[in-house]
Parts: sequence; structure tokens; C-alpha cells
Amino acid sequence: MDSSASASASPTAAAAADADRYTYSPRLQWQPEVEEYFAAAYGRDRFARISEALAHPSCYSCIRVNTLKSSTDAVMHKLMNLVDQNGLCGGINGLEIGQQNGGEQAHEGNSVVHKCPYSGLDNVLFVQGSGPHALHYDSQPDQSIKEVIVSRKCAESVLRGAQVYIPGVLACSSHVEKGDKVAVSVAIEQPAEDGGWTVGITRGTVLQGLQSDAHHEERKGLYIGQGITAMSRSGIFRVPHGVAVEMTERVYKLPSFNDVLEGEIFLQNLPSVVAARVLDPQPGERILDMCAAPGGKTTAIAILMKDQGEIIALDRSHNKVMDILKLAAEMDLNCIKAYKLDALKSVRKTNEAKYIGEAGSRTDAIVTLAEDSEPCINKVDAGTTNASEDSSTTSVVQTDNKKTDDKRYVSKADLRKNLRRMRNGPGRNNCSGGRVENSKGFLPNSFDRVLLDAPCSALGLRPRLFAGEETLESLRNHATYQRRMFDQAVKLVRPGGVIVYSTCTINPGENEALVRYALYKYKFLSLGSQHPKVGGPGIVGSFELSTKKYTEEWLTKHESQLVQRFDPSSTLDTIGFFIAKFDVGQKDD
Ligand SMILES: C[S@@+](CC[C@H](N)C(=O)[O-])C[C@H]1O[C@@H](n2cnc3c(N)ncnc32)[C@H](O)[C@@H]1O
Repeated sequence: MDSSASASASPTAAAAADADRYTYSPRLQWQPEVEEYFAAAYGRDRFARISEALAHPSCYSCIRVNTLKSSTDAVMHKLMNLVDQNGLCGGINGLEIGQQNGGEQAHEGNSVVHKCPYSGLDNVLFVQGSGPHALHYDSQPDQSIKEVIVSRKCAESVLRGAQVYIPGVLACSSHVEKGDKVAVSVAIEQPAEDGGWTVGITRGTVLQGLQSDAHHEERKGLYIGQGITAMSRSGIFRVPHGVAVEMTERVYKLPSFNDVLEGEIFLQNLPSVVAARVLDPQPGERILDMCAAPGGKTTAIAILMKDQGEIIALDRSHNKVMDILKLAAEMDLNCIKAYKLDALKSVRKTNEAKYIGEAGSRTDAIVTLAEDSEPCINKVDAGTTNASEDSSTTSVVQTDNKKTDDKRYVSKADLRKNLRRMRNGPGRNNCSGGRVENSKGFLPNSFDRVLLDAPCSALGLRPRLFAGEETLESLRNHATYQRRMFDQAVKLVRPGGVIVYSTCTINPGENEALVRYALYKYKFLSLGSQHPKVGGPGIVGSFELSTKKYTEEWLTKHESQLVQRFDPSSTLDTIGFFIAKFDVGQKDD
């Protein structure tokens, strides 16, 4: 641990007496059955290392450059200039790097911002952070340290570089005034009497600095930094939102990129950048991103396609579809069409499909889509570029022609609606007015490539301070959900196409076992080799839980070499992530 960045060189007697209390040494809690399962998969030592790594953030930020708007070199120089200008003070123009010892780093420019060393990822930059730092939490002689306890979610954000916001504060010392220095610690769920978990702190609790304080013992080793209160104690618990504590010293110092080079860069975990590359989308293709929000991989795919072709981005949440559209507009990407749709229903029923034309024809598939879902390309506000409006209008006109030719499929109301839209612009019923388009699904075999970045247990995300909520049963439920989605992906991709499946969990039941399921069920699928290959191999073997008569099969040695697994405890220092690529042969239906 680097102690050079200590908040103060000479800790007070009070702090020294309780030195190990004011440290950051979290231990991730799991359900015992889940711990056993992971120990069986990874071996006990490796799982302990993974568990330890999960409780800490990665020590760098990974930035993907929008190469349609800028070059990697140009962005690198802009970031280095920002570090040189602002890195010392932190937060100017949103770029905040190493507030205490950031000076040393800023002068070393190149060592703070550098290019990703892995081949095939030339549009990726790393910005170095630092930590864990040993901090000294000073107080006035004969006074106890003033403290703030924050929620777990709040602490996880603070560890990634955020400030402490009001809703995240659970408890605060008495007599805290605006401008006071406070030690910030986190309250994590503890085992409850009923066998569940409880945080056990009521919001607004007053801390006296005594051993009788809420969770005094449990918070030992859970101090994430020190800051200056932006308001008094009473304000913190009266005002609904805003910053409660401006962090001045942190156990991890990571750059934050609020409003920096908007549209030119996207902050994205390295494995996510890799997943989009592995899909290998080509300009002009038709791609489906089944679970797309907030659009990180969607936009990465669009850039790889040079914004030529069509990406259908789905999410079941309205607001999240808005996020995709907003991001696409910010990055000036026109080939993305985002729809609200439950991916479990993304294959259009064949009896509806047969009216449209021959199933599998790409042109027909596009028409079907247009009939159901008014195209809405990257439009977040009515004043978007002509280019995107043009393409949207063109689609609507094509659709109308088709409908006029074939009156079986169109009501007069629909015609009137479309005519109005053509005269008056898109109106309220589109993403510009805060509404997004629904879709009824897509024809089988109508996509060249499908990305299923599945919703998952997210047990690879870092930092994670608690994992006790997952049971073997809940993990299995995630796996069932993912298989159902995968079944849809298999139907939608064309023969000769590609499916990429990814998750951000370390759970083999949602990763290797999904691959096993896919290869057993669909004989026309085979694992494809991946480029770039940055992660390690998958897990070989199987798991048997005799008490519950449960067996889970993972991979063969050969298969394990074809998938990519990102281990959070490896030197790559990434989130836990999994990628499998399937080549699709001739379907047997
Ligand atoms: C892992 S996140 C996707 C991240 C995204 N691919 C990216 O890189 O930015 C999973 C997403 O799946 C969405 N989701 C969950 N269940 C879904 C369903 N049945 N249909 C469509 N989307 C779903 C969630 O709303 C969430 O946004």
C-alpha cells in the first residue's frame, strides 16, 4: 500500500490509537453455498483473490475513442493537456486526477495517459489512477473525528471517483457544520437474526464517536476517504439532493470524466470494448444488440461499422432506450435504431411474419420493422441533424408506399397518422418528445450478427462491497433467463452469421454452462475463435451438488481456449467478464 499520499504526515494520538480502524480492507460477504460453489469452480485460493479484487476498483480508467469524430492520438494529447492544466486541482472541466499527489503524475503526462498495449484495440486509451492509499484521519486534539456513514451503493460510486451525494448519507456525527472535515465510512449489510441481511442503520442516526455507535465495530477497515461537508448535519438530512461531502482524500484516486470531450470519448470497461470487436461487425451489415442500454457496445459497434449499415438496439426499459438514443446522438451515429422491446419476445410470430413476405428476406424484415416501429434514428430532440431526419423520413416514406400498395395491412388511421407525421415532422410520439418506439419483433434469420450482452448477476462489477444477496437459486434463475434470450438470438441470426454472448459476472453457471447448453441444443452452432484475445481461458469440468441433485456442465479443454474470461484478480485489473463467440452453420429447421 502506498502511504506517500497520506492526508497528513503526523497522525494525531487519537488516530494513532485506533490506526487500523481507519483503513480500507473490506472483505466481501457471500452466501456460504455460493462461496462453496465458486470455490469448486476456481479453487479456494483463486476465488479468495477474485473476491478480494472485486472489493476494490480497477486502478485505471479505460477510454474508447470515437474514431469517426477524432483520432486516438488527438484525444490522447487533449487528455494529457487536461491533466497538465487541471490535474493538480482536480475537477476543473470535469477532469479530476490525483488530488493530493496528482502533481507528480501530471508532470509525467505520458505515464498517466497511455495507449492500450493490446493489438486490435488501437482506439483505446488508459488513464492511470492510484491506490490504495493509506490515509490519516486527523481530528483536533481531545476531539473525536467527525464522521459520515454512507450506503454501500454510495460508497461504491465514491470509490470510482464520485462525490458523496445527500441520498447516500445514512448517519453523521452531531454538530457537523458546513466546511467540517469528516471521515467517510460505509455501512455494509450484516447477517440478521432471521437469516437474512440488514444494514441496521436508520437514516439520520447521530454518531457520537463511541463504541456504542451504530455498526462501530463492523465499520472497522471500511473507511473510503475524507472530505469537507457541503452543508451542516441538519441540511444533509433535510435537503433532498445535492453534494453532501466533497471528497478531498480518497483511498483510490481515479480520474473522473464528467463532460470531458463529450461525443469524442466513451468511458468503457476494457472487456466491453473487446466484446464489440469480437462481434467483428462489417459496414453495411444488419446487427441486433438485444440488451443494449445504455448503448456502450451499440456505439462501439456503430463506429466499427463506420456508421454504415443498421444496428437494431433493444432494451425493455423506456428510459434506457432514451439513454441509447441520447448517446448515439451525442456521438453523431446515425445507423442505430433503438426500440423498447422485451428481448424474450424479439422473434416476431410467424403467422404475422408470413403476411409480410418471405421470412428471412432482409428487405422484408426491414419493412416489417418499419411497419411496427416508426423508425427513430438517433433523434433525441427535434433539432437533430438533417442527415438523421432524412434517413428517418425516407424510411417512413418507404413504409407508406408499401402500405399503400397493400391495403390489407394498414388502417386509415395509420395512414392519416403517417401523413401528418410527414407534414409536421415526427411529433410527440417519438423519441424527440420523450417517447420511444415499441417494436413487435423481427423476422427469423434477419440479422447478420447478434450481440447478447445479457442481463446477469453482475458479480464481476467492481468495486462490489457485498455479494450476499445471491443464492444458488437466484444464480440459476439468471441462467434460465439468459438461455431463453439466447434461444431468441439463435432464431434471429441468419445461417452463416455470428452470435456473441457476454456477461459481466464471474458465475460459470451464466457463462460456461450457457455455452454448454448452446452447443448441446443447437448442433449448427460452433465456438468461433476470438480477436482480439485479451482475457484468459474458460472453466473446464462440471459441478455437482449432491444434496440438491444439481449438476452443471462447463467446458472441455479445447472449448475453454475459445472463450474469453476476464479475471478481476489478474494483472489486467478489469471487471470480471465473459465472452463466447458462436459461428452459425446451416440451420436444420
Ligand atoms: C448488461 S446490461 C447491457 C449493457 C449494454 N450492452 C452496454 O454495453 O451498454 C443489460 C441490459 O439488459 C436490459 N434487459 C434486461 N432484461 C431485458 C429484456 N427482457 N429485454 C430487453 N432488455 C432487457 C436491461 O435493462 C439492461 O439495460
